[in-house]
Amino acid sequence: MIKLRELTKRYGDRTAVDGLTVDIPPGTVTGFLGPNGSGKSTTMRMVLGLDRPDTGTATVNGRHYAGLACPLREVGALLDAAAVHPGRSGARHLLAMARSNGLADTRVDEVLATVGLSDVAGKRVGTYSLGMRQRLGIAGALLGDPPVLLFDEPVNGLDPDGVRWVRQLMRSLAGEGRTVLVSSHLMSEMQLTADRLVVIGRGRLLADSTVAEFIAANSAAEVRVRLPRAADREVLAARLRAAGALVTAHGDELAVRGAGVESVGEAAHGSGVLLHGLAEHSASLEQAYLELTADETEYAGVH
Ligand SMILES: Nc1ncnc2c1ncn2[C@@H]1O[C@H](COP(=O)(O)OP(=O)(O)OP(=O)(O)O)[C@@H](O)[C@H]1O
Repeated sequence: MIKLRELTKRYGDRTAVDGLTVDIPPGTVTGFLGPNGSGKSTTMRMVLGLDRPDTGTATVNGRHYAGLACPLREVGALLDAAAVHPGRSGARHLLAMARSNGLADTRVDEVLATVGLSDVAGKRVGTYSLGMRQRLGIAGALLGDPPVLLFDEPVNGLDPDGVRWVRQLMRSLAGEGRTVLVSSHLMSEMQLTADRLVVIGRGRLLADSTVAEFIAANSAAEVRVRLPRAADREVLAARLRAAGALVTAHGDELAVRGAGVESVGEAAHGSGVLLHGLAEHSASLEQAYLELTADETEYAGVH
């Protein structure tokens, strides 16, 4: 369990994390989302004792990072996969980590096998691809077999096979009862990987819920109706608008908000129009996320 209480961090006059209070429970994958610069990495760094909060607390299993007797056994993290000496082999890098944390040397071969790097363990990290470095970073996080794991953008640079592998790893780590907090900008991937979401914007908590609750709360449900005849589309759209619905046209389809599938079907029947399709359309996590964070981005694009 990770507990944040009124966690706040300022850099000069910029507040990177602003009174964040949230629990990250065990046995689940929690997706940590937010626009660029919203404070995700700073939050993770404070959990790991790499940054000191100005006010508030971050604890891992009830204790501050600095108070953990053997930190790698309590919490593992992948923050920056590039932060490895390029002249060392993957195996030596992990061995140094294991020895300085009082962990058995045998863990090195175990985690190398887990992440699929056994064959290249003796090669210099400087020769590794981005994806191999990500795997090595994940191996480092797993080294102490910790109950709490933090991953900052773990699928960065991975090919689709690697992305799927990370997804399965996260799910199985949570399935073993561990606390898994993972940040990502890949919404479709988060929708597949995470059980819960913590969303922040400008350092503040915007949402803390299950993925399904988040989508339901942050996107309007839509009904899509397909009508092959343009005249029919106009008739139905006018009737639905008169009843207060919001209707937009996309090719031969109408997208209807503010009316359920039953009432759209009844309106179509009442208007005598020909339908080729009528369905409820649930929003994706990406749509819901974009709606929630529209006002929170530091560097919004011009549309
Ligand atoms: N060491 C630092 N010194 C000054 N400002 C910093 C420092 N670290 C972070 N910041 C600022 O704090 C804010 C939060 O940054 P942070 O890296 O935590 O965001 P993030 O959500 O992880 O972003 P991204 O998705 O781009 O990785 C940003 O405005 C950033 O510029």
